Parts: sequence; C-alpha cells; structure tokens
Amino acid sequence: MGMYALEVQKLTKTFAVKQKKAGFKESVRSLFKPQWQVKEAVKNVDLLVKPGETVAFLGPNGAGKSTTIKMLTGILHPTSGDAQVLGCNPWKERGRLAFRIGTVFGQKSQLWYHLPPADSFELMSRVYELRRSDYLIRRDLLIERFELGAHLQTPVRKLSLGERMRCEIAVAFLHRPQLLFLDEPTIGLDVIIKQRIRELIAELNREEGTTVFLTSHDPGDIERLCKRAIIIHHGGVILDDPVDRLKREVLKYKTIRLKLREQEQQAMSFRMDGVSAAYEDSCTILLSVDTNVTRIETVLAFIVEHYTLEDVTIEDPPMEEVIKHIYASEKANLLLGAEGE
Ligand SMILES: Nc1ncnc2c1ncn2[C@@H]1O[C@H](COP(=O)(O)OP(=O)(O)OP(=O)(O)O)[C@@H](O)[C@H]1O
Repeated sequence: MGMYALEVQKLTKTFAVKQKKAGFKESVRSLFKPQWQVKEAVKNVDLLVKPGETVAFLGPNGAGKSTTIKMLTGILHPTSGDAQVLGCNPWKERGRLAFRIGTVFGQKSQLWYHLPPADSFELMSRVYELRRSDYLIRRDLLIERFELGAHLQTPVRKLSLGERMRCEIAVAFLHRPQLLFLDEPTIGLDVIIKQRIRELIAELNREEGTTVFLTSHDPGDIERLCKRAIIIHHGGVILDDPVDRLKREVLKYKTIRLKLREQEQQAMSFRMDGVSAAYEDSCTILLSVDTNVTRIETVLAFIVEHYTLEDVTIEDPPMEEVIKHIYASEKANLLLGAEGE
C-alpha cells in the first residue's frame, strides 16, 4: 500500500435540484418549466488519512458526510476532484476496492433480512472468495468476539437492533478489510451496547491495523473510538484536529439531567463554578458542566446531598452543539489571526 489509506483532492459533488417556489401560480409554472438550482453537497474536500488511523468525519445534518462516503466507496461519481482509496480510484475500480474495504451503514442493513446471520457469513465468504479454512477460523473468531453464538440461527429480522448491529459489524470484518467505513454505527442503540461496539471496533483497529473512517452524530463515538476528528460544514472541511484537543476544548461539556422527586425543590438555586443550570420543566433540571473547571463526580456528590432524585443521567452535548461551538471558535481564531497581521 502507498503512504495513505485515503488520499482525496478537491473532491466536489453538486446536485441539480428543482427549485420550489411559493404560490399556486408559481407551482403550476414550475411544473411545465422547472427551475433548476445547483446544490453543492461536497465542495473541494481534501483529506489525507494514513493506514491504521481512526478518523471521525463529522458535521451537522446535510453537511455532506454521506455524499463523501458514497464517493469514497464508489457508489457515486464526483462532479470533480480526485480520490485514491487504498491506492484504488473508487469509482473506476469499485469491484477491486470492494475486496479490501468494509462498510457499515447504521440505517441500512447489509445482512439478508430473512436469513439468519450464519447464512450471511456463509454468503459473504463466497462473495469475497475466501479460502474455506481461513474463512472458518475468521468466522469463529468474530462470533466469539461479538458474542453472536446465541443469535446465529435467528433470522435477522427477529434480532434486536443491538444484536443486528453486532452482526453487521462482524460481517464487515470478515474479509479483513484494510479500511472500514462506518456511517452512524451506534445510532438508536443503548449506552451499554454502544460502548461494547466501540470497544470491539477499537480492538480490531489495534490488532489488525484496520483504518477506521466513521461518521456519527454521537460525541461518544468520537471520544471513545477516534484519535482524529475532521469536521465538515456546508460541504467543506472546517477543522482537522486530534480528538484529545477537542476533548480539552469542546467535548469537555457534559449535560446532567436531574429528574426531581418533588416539585418544590426547584426553588433551590444551583451555584457551582463551571456549572450552569436551566429548568426543562418543573421537575427537570439540566446542568451544563465544564469538566475542566469542576469534575462531574463533584457535581454528582453535591446533587446527591442536596436533592431527592427520581432519576439522573449524564449526557454528551449533541453534535450540533459541539459543531456550533467549534464553528464559533474557528471564526474567532480567524478574526484574531487577521488582526494580528
Ligand atoms: N441525490 C441527491 N440529490 C439532491 N441533493 C442531494 C442528494 N443527496 C444529497 N443531497 C444534498 O446534499 C447535501 C449533503 O447531503 P449528505 O447526505 O451528504 O449530508 P450528511 O452530512 O450525510 O447529512 P446527515 O447527517 O443528515 O446524514 C444535503 O443538502 C442534501 O440535501
């Protein structure tokens, strides 16, 4: 393999979309004479990813993440620009590339819905033309790792989402891909299963050097699984940083949601450095905690001492918040940079 697992230059994709106009007259007119507008979904994206890296590819809804992944896996042709994925051009050598990459789309199953996972493993071993003995060893290792033994003979449609996702990812690893594209792999899963899935992917990255390229709206996926974060907004890259730095500067905010047992407690005010409080409703308080200022444990200890609780959860801020924050601070940096010159 070359120097890079992914080498992308000025990748651009525009779509022609029909323009909708308000009003009856305009609607009728556009039926006969549609007005087309150019939508730039991805615009001059440059990326360099080395073999073995774990990259989170992030952005708000509509930023262009899926479109980029579709181009990198050869599903879509770009409007312009170039890409090498494991040394292959994805849209010209899609077949060859398929043997060397894996894909997991959280929103779209790649398993045979009416068949049990055991059959999907079997079918994929044929698709990838694996040597029988290699396949059997590999399959058994993945079944053990992903704890699939109990579910192998159940039709996929009868599995829980968490069980199905474990199968999806195990099958994606079957042919030892050098690069794995994961699009929202933990969407809709509970915290425990999310955590387990992140660990399994991280383990295989460490042991087999699989490059991981992941999109997610879950800040936990980035924190736990990726060392590098690339953020796109309006089709272009706005940030490319180590996740450690993001953790210190942006992902440090946690939200604690308190459900109080008794309503009257709301009168109590919450004063603590690095913590701001807001009432969601009369029984629910949302605390935003800057963990660089006050540790989450300290806040929890205070809460337990002073409130009678029905329930408490700790959450990451939504990705939209994270990106807003990054966007604001990048702009500030640009302004400061300009002033300094
Ligand atoms: N086939 C298409 N035709 C027209 N516009 C499209 C098409 N596919 C995507 N777009 C538009 O391109 C932009 C980027 O879409 P894309 O699905 O890549 O975003 P995304 O970052 O994956 O978003 P999300 O997080 O919501 O999945 C959006 O504005 C979308 O509406």
